[in-house]
Amino acid sequence: MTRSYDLIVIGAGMAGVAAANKCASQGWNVAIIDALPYGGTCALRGCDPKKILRRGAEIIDSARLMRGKGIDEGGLSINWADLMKHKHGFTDPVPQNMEDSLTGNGIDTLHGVARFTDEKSIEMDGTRYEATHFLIATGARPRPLDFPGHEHLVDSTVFLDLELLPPRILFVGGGFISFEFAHISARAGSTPTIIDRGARPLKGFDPDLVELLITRGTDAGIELQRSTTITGIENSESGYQVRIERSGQSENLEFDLVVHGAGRTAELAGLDLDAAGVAWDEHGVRVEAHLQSTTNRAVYAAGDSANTPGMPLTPVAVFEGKVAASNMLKATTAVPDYVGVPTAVFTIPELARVGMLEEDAKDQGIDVDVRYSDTSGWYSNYRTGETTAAAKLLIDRSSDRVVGAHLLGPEYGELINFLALAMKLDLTTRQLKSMTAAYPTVGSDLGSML
Ligand SMILES: Cc1cc2nc3c(=O)[nH]c(=O)nc-3n(C[C@H](O)[C@H](O)[C@H](O)COP(=O)(O)OP(=O)(O)OC[C@H]3O[C@@H](n4cnc5c(N)ncnc54)[C@H](O)[C@@H]3O)c2cc1C
Ligand SMILES: NC(=O)c1ccc[n+]([C@@H]2O[C@H](COP(=O)([O-])OP(=O)(O)OC[C@H]3O[C@@H](n4cnc5c(N)ncnc54)[C@H](O)[C@@H]3O)[C@@H](O)[C@H]2O)c1
Repeated sequence: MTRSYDLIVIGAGMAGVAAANKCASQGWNVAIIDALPYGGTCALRGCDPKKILRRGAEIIDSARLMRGKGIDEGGLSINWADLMKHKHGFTDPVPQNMEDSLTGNGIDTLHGVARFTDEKSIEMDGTRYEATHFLIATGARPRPLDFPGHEHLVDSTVFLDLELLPPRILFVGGGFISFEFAHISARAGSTPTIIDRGARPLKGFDPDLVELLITRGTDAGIELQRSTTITGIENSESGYQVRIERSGQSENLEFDLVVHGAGRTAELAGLDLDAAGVAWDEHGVRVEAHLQSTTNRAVYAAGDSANTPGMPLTPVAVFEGKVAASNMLKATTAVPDYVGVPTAVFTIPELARVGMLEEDAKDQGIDVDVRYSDTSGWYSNYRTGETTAAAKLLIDRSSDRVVGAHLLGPEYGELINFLALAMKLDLTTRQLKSMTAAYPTVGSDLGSML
């Protein structure tokens, strides 16, 4: 039996669902497939559950910052099992709600692993499906590691579902996942260690602010080892024995849990893209700027599984999914606009960025005015007792426009959105400063940062 559609979307995460809904709303006959319960990484195994767990950590940290300032935090602690229940209260209903919403929009929701059989058809559980268009929106998975004992690592999905948080946790890799999880674990009573092979963790963020964050993390009980190579992991009765090498010296460390935070790669295994003549590499499906496969005109890709200039982030997956849908519907070649996409690492406090790093602006020959403020003593941070906060804004002197903004501080993951908007709308700092913010809010600090 063969079933035919205008569009088959593979992957019911952010990118896939955005595209499926848009095409169905224009009258297309659409099917969407997922191998796992509907919802994708962000809602079920990423952004949303992570930030629910972080809420517990924020409360502990906020109380500690107010020690001796009117808050007696003695006895305050995270009950991990209850916090997990709180997380499940959000995540558990997602798959059914999402599927109901898709079917309500007239979309066929299918379950299983999709595999291409030729340029315009796939096979799933013995049924053949053909379509005039396909969207590959299959997301990403942890990058395979090759040191002996790598199989002992658990991934971010397992960490976000732990029934108990063990005392000694190693996070392999010094990126988003390790920093965010280490900041949660430290406030939940564990002793986290992050090992990064490079000298500069969180490489995509401003190095001066990253160093401040690392010091703040050390004070919270997080150990960071840089320029360190893991040469092997073994399981023993007392825990995981991790062999490391740094500056030619070897050492053995012992942990109760070892977590993968060493990068992610496009999830394309099992799709048999070669059967469909779809070119791909570890960064994803090779696409033109308008998200159509470079080698199979029936296929588009969006989100983490597409090799695009966009970062592997939820908002990027959503707008790429919409742009791909629009191009499929209208046979156009519109290109996603990646200007002014902000990103935040949800450590405590959070680290945020939009636009260029200082080094990139200088490499590009832009005459930048670097406006750096240590905001730790400012009213907003005094109020909460936060000791570590700073802003670095990069302004193009010739145009008076923000070309990069880097923030570290409580609620700065919200503040970065103003700067992202300024970049998107091409506002001058003069225009931005003309905004009146409610007072006292973190937003009202922006004028002084500028
Ligand atoms: C721990 C963690 C925390 C994160 N936190 C943030 C954050 O705070 N903010 C942010 O912006 N981003 C965050 N991200 C990144 C964000 O989650 C992703 O960029 C986003 O979810 C990508 O969406 P997507 O639609 O491309 O893929 P996904 O949401 O991953 O969806 C892909 C879907 O495809 C399915 N699939 C794969 N292969 C097949 C197949 N062959 N057949 C059928 N189905 C298949 C999968 O089961 C999956 O459901 C985080 C990621 C992780 C791992
Ligand atoms: N807040 C957010 O938006 C958020 C949160 C989590 C994840 N994400 C997304 O998920 C992606 C993956 O996150 P991630 O933290 O796994 O990767 P990452 O790319 O942020 O960081 C990986 C780090 O691991 C290091 N590394 C790689 N191999 C190593 C090894 N063998 N030993 C030691 N260190 C090693 C790298 O040098 C790098 O510093 C991110 O790029 C991000 O786009 C976003």
